[in-house]
Amino acid sequence: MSDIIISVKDLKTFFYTNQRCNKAVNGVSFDIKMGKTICIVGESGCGKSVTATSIMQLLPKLSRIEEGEITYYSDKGPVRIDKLPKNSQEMRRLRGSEIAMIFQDPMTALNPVYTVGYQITENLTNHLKIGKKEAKDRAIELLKDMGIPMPEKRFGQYPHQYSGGMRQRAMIAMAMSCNPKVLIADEPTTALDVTIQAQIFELMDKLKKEYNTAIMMITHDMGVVTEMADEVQVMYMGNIVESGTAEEILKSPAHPYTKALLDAIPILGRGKDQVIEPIRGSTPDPYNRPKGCQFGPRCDYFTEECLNMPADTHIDGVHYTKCWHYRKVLNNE
Ligand SMILES: Nc1ncnc2c1ncn2[C@@H]1O[C@H](COP(=O)(O)OP(=O)(O)OP(=O)(O)O)[C@@H](O)[C@H]1O
Repeated sequence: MSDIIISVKDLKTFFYTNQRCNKAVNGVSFDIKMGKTICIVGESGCGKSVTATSIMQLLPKLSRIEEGEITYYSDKGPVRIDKLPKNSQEMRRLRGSEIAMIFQDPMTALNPVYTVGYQITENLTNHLKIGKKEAKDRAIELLKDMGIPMPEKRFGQYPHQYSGGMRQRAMIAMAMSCNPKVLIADEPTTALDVTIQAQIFELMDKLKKEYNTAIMMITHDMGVVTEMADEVQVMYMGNIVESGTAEEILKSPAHPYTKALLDAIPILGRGKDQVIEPIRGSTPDPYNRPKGCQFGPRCDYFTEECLNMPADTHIDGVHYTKCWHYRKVLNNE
């Protein structure tokens, strides 16, 4: 049996505002696998969140899935998520119990006027056929599993009585309450300090190992990729420009953008002489895109050839890139 739980094929999700079209996600394909973490990495505005909200059918107003397929492989057979109306019973069931999402701001998921315990038990009784008492016991167990001290006391507290890191854990507890097969995490630790961030990563790693949960992690930070990823998709202006295993991407980046992202952070093992360089320029206006390779205007390898969009090139294993000059990039020329 295949370990693929969600397959995204040539997804195009566009925004329509003021009679203009923003091709926020413009032909993205990848697979999310059981027991693995796939990281989608790229700068702000590249389309990471829109990819995630397309999968969840939680797209903002004025946007829609224009083309492509999102298939969820449920126990009962494949489900075409892109064909399900966002408020359909089936989509709501999938969202709560099989595919869960956590956000940078836990208050997106937690309601300030109810206790954390109430919210988790509601989620449990709504999605699983269990009674109130069993749901309460399970909620306390979940809070405990997420490393929240004094879970019985915390159960009766409101989100504002939790610290930032604890709120993040409570949100993960809620997301994990129905044992989802897939956890989509959109920058879940950006607002937290590094110690808490490390604890949350450890927790997510535990979920992956113990429950075989598939994790899709969205981040702008290559440091997070080095910590968490089994597989990586590097995204720029709505496209995947490079993909591969974490080892392939981190050790042998083949796209100048990946290389630039890596050069912008200190990486353990890359030597103390590593020069940290921010990526020059900024992402182009989505309504006024450059011709050909979208990274062209910011790229040190730019030539005339780059005015044509490069094809997806296979490098090795599952490593692919879209760059005319990938050999030079690989050889660090
Ligand atoms: N609600 C919205 N209305 C209009 N355009 C939007 C909306 N949300 C996102 N977009 C546009 O879609 C594109 C992709 O945005 P998206 O939020 O997916 O990027 P991102 O990579 O997740 O960045 P960030 O980390 O800042 O959230 C951007 O051009 C953005 O301006």
